[in-house]
Amino acid sequence: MTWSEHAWRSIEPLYGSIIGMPFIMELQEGTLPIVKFRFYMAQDWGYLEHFGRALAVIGARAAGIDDALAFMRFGEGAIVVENALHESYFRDFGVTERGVLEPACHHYVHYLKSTAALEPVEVAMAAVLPCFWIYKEVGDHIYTNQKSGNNPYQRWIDTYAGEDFAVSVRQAIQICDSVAEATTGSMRERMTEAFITASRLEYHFWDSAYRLVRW
Ligand SMILES: Cc1ncc(C[n+]2csc(CCO)c2C)c(N)n1
Repeated sequence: MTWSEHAWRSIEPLYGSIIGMPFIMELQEGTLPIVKFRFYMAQDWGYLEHFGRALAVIGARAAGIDDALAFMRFGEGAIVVENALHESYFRDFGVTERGVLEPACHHYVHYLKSTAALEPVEVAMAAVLPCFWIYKEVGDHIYTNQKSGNNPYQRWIDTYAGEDFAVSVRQAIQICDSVAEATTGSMRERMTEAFITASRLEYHFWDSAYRLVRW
């Protein structure tokens, strides 16, 4: 079994909880209250900048030049491409401010930044993988199961269910598998721990948006 298969198995129950969350189910049906989506978008805007910085640090620390380049490109993508989506959504939904990082987002970005800077680079790569992979699975899940043809959140869904995004996700998984294969069993365990922690933080990011949790 590859490291990524093992890692995904270890979060399967959590992934099941994610697709059952009211935030995700209502996003799928287009019934998610706009105030909750606005909160999510504003937090995600802040998240993306920090996430992009964490990816760039991982790129700088990667041993192979191809992996370094891939992570630098992911970092650029997080800031440029996703920001464009957010800015147009902000216009459409009338949100003018990004605001402060609320607890769930704050915790998640600082976990990623400290892991990117201070943990072995393999562990850092594993910590950012749920961000790619869970979004891909959730995007595909919503796309396949949605009923209404008139969903105000369709662009969000299409972004993560699309083939362009799938290419990045496959690449991120493949890099993690190759660094996992080249390292020790105990490092692979640390990678899995980081993968699980970041997956939990993805859950809390949506959960806090649904409950509008502020400081
Ligand atoms: C909390 C949170 N987690 C993951 C993503 C998805 N995402 C953000 S950047 C990126 C990769 C580079 O484009 C991906 C997959 C998100 N938007 N917000």
